[in-house]
Order: sequence, then structure tokens, then C-alpha cells
Amino acid sequence: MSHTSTSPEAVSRLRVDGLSVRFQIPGAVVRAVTDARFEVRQGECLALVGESGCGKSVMAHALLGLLPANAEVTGAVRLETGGAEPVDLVGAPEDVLARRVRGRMIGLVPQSPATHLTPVRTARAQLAETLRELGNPAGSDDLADLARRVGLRPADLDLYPHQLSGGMAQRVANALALAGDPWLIVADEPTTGLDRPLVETTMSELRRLTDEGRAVLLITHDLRATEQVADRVAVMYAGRIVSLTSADEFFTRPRHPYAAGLLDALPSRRFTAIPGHPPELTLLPDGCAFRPRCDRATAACERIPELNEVACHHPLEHHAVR
Ligand SMILES: Nc1ncnc2c1ncn2[C@@H]1O[C@H](COP(=O)(O)OP(=O)(O)OP(=O)(O)O)[C@@H](O)[C@H]1O
Ligand code: NI
Repeated sequence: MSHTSTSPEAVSRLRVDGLSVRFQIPGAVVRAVTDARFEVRQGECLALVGESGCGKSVMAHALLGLLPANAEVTGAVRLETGGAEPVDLVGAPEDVLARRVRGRMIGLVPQSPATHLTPVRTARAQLAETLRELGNPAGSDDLADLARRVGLRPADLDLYPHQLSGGMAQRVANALALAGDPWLIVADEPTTGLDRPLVETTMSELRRLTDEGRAVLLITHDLRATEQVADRVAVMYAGRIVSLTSADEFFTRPRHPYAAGLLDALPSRRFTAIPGHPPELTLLPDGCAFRPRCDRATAACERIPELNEVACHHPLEHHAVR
């Protein structure tokens, strides 16, 4: 389902190469993201899934230079758009990120959006201001169009943040992320608080933007929504990407035991949770971090497996699903 109207050299993409994030906290180091390698290409939606606390939001913030001062980021993140000079996002000066990247090249839908809205201004005022700041003349048509695309009714726009339900605040955040017509949309749980029809609206909008030649990095717990829009799926466990395959392969022939476990936990499948819990990111074991929960673990798992689509010493051959 990829969009290939441009020549290969001009293909836009985000390339993440060996990205790691460490947080220094009193007496410990949180290894939130370790050695992430992936790309998101024009015309593609890549979903990033994994249990709570595995490092998904930290990864999203690292891409945009939005981590707090106790974070140490290493590795490379390059944004190549339309044959223009690539932008190196790790180590880019704050003014470059603020003026050129955030909102314009990369739009972020933050997790828990209600906390990011200005309490004293209506949704309409915040959208209009963002459109203006991002150099869009903000005709009322644009604003109305943006609202419609995310499933907001015109009357919703006159509400103040405290009057918005969680789902409405989510839609306002989705609209704010799209206001600058960014090339890449990083959407961190963009469907929180939305009912199924609105989840569908949001997913179709993300798919439409993707098919028009943009790119989407979708962070979500909603595997149903993932199945609907993702071209590829990256599975994260304890800060590492442990599986990076086509969505079709992830949903029908998962090879990493953790990926298979996530699918088995779905009510529509076996409805059987993976036993145990992920490790503390301050106390990661050597070797495969999933080993203590994995019924296929062997002595080989004391070494970190390479990510060759699947980071596992003993991937599943044919896992019966559906
Ligand atoms: N500023 C910080 N200082 C120390 N640790 C942090 C900081 N920010 C995040 N962390 C830790 O990094 C880890 C990854 O957090 P992150 O928010 O990325 O998880 P997540 O995969 O997005 O989870 P969820 O699905 O619940 O949103 C967590 O253990 C979290 O406590
Ligand atoms: Ni998160």
C-alpha cells in the first residue's frame, strides 16, 4: 500500500539509527530506549506497539527534541524530505527544532493532550493561533476543514478546555498536530477517549494523509486500529524494538514470542495475557529482556539477539492465530 509517485532519490523518510535514551535519576539510570533502528517512509504508516512503560512516548519525544534535561540521547535521527538537505534531529539546535521541525515537518499528537491545552482559550482560538503561527493564513474554511477531519463539530470549537470531554480534547490535539500540514505525523495514542466511530474517523484520516504521501508513526495500544491503518508494525519491549515486520506478518504470522503474546491477549483471540511483568528499566538483565516470561527461552537468550526483522534466538515458525 505504499505511495510511489516520486523517484527513489526524492523519497522522503525519517531514519532512526541506534537511538538510545537514558534518564539519570537519583541512584539509578533508566534505560528507556536502547539502540532503536527503523525508518518511516513517505506513504507509510508504521505502528509502534508494546506494553505500558516500554519507551514508546520517550522515543516520540526524542524524535522532536522534547525530552527533559535529565535525558541523555545518543544515536542519529535524520529527516530527509523531498531531496532537501537532511535535518539531523539529535543535536539540532533548539531554534531549528522550534522554527523548522515541530509542527511543520513533524506534527506531534501528544499523549494526554488535555494537559497541553491553554485553559483560558477556546479550542477555536488555539487552533486559529496555531494555524497562524505555522504560516497558514487560517481562513475560517481551513479551520472548519481541520475540525471536520478530526471529527469535531463547529459548536465544540467554542468550548474552553475544562468544558471538553477527554475525547474532544483528544480531537483538538489531533487537529493542532495537523495544522501545519506536517510531512510526518507522530501520533501518541491519538484515539484515547474516542468511541469506535471516532476511532474509525481518526484512523481513516491518518490513512488518507499517509496515502497522500505523508508518513505516520502511530503509537498505540489499540491493535484493532493498528490492523486498520498500519503498513508495518514495530514491537517494543523494555526499551528495544524486538520485532519490525509488515503488518500482515505481525497479525497473521508473528514470529517473536512477545508479539505472539500481545496478539494472544486480545479478547478476539485467545484472551490469555502474557504471564509476568516487564522488567524495571533501571534493572535490565543482560541478554533478551523477555527471557523470564518466555516459554521458549534457552541458554542462547543470555546474549542479546540481533534484530533481523525479529530479535529472537528461536522465533516461532508458524504460530496458529485466528
Ligand atoms: N523524565 C524522566 N525521568 C526518568 N524516567 C522517565 C522520564 N520520562 C519517562 N521515564 C521512564 O521511561 C520509561 C518509558 O516511558 P514511556 O512514557 O516512554 O512509556 P510508554 O511506552 O509510552 O508507556 P504508555 O503506553 O503507558 O504510554 C518509563 O519507565 C518511564 O518511567
Ligand atoms: Ni506513552
